[in-house]
Amino acid sequence: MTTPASPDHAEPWYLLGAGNMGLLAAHYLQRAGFTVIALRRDDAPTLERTLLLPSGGPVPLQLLCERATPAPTRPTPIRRLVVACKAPFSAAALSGLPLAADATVLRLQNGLGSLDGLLPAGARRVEVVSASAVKRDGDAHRVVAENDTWMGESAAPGGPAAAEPPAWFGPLARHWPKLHWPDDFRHRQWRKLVGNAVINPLTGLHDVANGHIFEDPALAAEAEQLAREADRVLTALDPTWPGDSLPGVRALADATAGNTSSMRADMQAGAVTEIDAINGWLQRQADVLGLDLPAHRRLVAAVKARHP
Ligand SMILES: NC(=O)C1=CN([C@@H]2O[C@H](COP(=O)(O)OP(=O)(O)OC[C@H]3O[C@@H](n4cnc5c(N)ncnc54)[C@H](OP(=O)(O)O)[C@@H]3O)[C@@H](O)[C@H]2O)C=CC1
Ligand SMILES: CC(C)(CO)C(=O)C(=O)O
Repeated sequence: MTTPASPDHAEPWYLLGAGNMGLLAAHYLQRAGFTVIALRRDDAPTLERTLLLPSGGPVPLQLLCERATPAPTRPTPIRRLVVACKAPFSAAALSGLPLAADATVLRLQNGLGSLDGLLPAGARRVEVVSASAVKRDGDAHRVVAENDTWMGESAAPGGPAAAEPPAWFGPLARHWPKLHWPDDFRHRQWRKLVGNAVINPLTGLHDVANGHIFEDPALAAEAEQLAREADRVLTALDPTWPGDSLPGVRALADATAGNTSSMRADMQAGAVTEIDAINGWLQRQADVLGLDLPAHRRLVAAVKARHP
């Protein structure tokens, strides 16, 4: 069932990255009555895909498409954009794209900072953290788990509380299961970041499933050091950070024990990884603070040595 159009629905959402997560977001946006237009690198007029939801049968998904053309050839600037390509492709994907000075951009990507310096100064950037999991299954995209998703705008540490949700959030949340706009968004985002910063590179480098980390004493010790270093940076950024990430990382590894992490999958495929947006973000914060993160530094170098 879709929601009838309202004035707020007149503005379409453009989608940059019509892959696993982008298509799931497109599906929820369409169900909420929004028009979604995929920005593609070819001239196909429409994109037809199938989503396999955990509950219910296959859902056919049809999106209008436009070529991601640079500013001079596009009549009107884009005012609403979902960015759901892998983090390292953000700059290439956004290059030359005409965004309105006050565009709203949903960043649906793991890690942090991948859109820094790429958006107009007046853009409203909404960060999306999702515990859902979607993977390619032949020609379809299988939603393995429809879990919580949090949206928010991270206020600077010590700064004002995060803003109220935009007008489109309410209608969307009625159609996007377990979608939240929490007050403590930044901490939620950081918890996911630390989980990814520990689990992803270790599982990628050792080519093991998530659950293996805490079954192997050497990997468990490395995980502990990585979590401790991450906590040191995050506490320096925000003294209200609880600073005890290891139990949460362990719970995430247990809850996803059989999973192949996204970084392991990328490394198996010989693809570029998201390490720069995950551990690299922590390292960049540490550099500014004058802290050293030897365990993260070693892992970033090791991942890049395998897949530069
Ligand atoms: N999958 C999941 O379960 C989850 C993923 N995430 C995060 O979501 C983000 C997306 O991941 P996921 O959906 O799995 O990735 P996918 O690889 O499935 O999708 C990424 C899409 O981006 C497209 N793309 C790449 N470059 C461009 C470009 N220049 N212009 C337009 N489109 C482009 C790719 O197109 P093409 O195929 O043509 O190359 C692809 O369709 C990542 O940051 C990931 O970490 C977060 C939570 C869960
Ligand atoms: C939570 C986790 C670690 C699940 O595999 C993930 O987000 C990823 O693989 O990128």
